[in-house]
Amino acid sequence: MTAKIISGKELSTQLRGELADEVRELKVTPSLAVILVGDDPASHSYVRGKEKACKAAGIHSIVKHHPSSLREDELLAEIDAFNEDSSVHGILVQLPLPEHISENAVIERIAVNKDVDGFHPVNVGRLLTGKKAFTPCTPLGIMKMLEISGVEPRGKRAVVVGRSQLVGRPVGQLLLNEDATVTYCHSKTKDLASVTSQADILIAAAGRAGMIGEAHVKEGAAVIDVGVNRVESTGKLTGDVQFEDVKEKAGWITPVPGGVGPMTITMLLHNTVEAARGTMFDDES
Ligand SMILES: Nc1nc2c(c(=O)[nH]1)N[C@@H](CN(C=O)c1ccc(C(=O)N[C@@H](CCC(=O)O)C(=O)O)cc1)CN2
Repeated sequence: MTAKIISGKELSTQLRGELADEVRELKVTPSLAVILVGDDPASHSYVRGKEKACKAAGIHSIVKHHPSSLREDELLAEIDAFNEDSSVHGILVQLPLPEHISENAVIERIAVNKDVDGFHPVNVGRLLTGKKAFTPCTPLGIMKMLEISGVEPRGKRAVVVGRSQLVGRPVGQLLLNEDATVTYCHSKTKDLASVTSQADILIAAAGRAGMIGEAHVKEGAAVIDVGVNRVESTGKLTGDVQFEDVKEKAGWITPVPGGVGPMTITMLLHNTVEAARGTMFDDES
């Protein structure tokens, strides 16, 4: 079997076009504040990508760039100001942050209704309890890719490799919310291949280049590669999945680059439009 390739790049072009149409229909111009601390080249590139995508969709973006010497209290004060500013609908602090700043303190400071990253504990808790919530962008993008490909999670066995707050845990929760039977694997999992090879849906989100080979994959499975690993010698980007081998066995597969990555930014636009609508928590119960 040769897998169908799920292109996040192509899907993003379509979805971003649809989002731009939605933005034109809104009474307000959605506005996103992005805070970037430090000089990590990858973070700079992602923030540039977010700015560009916002502009193309008709979303206003404000980017605040600070040196890595920024103090935590200064960052929290800036978040407070954006929380108070009613013209700003979404707030995002690019991760990772320098070590002297507590990511938890920063995430918890963002107003729940402006938390377009979906990292605030209230949004995490709402997701856990099956309520409407801002949902982290990469997991949301993964679910969209499965949906568009006709891969229905209900009753399927899903295995998530990786347990990060950004991707592994929330994507497992979303799959569970869609009635999949979910197993998490991580660095302490024994005989990884014996678990992953049972998966109808396999999410590789461990951040280890090429760790998922053909032996880890069930024939016909949907394999979603979240890995963004830079090969030092070539500077090229590679995923957690050995694409060329696995694509001969899987039913569906996402490439790196051009797979999950672009969907992360697309779902940020989606969440920002939701924030501008201001209706996320209307069904409060
Ligand atoms: N506050 C946040 N910080 C981080 C998040 C996040 O969702 N919110 N996710 C990642 C980084 N990220 C977005 O911020 C991101 C990662 C990758 C891509 C992407 O499009 N990748 C391309 C390749 C780009 C390249 O060549 O480097 C691809 O996979 O095709 C977009 C956004 C951590 N931080």
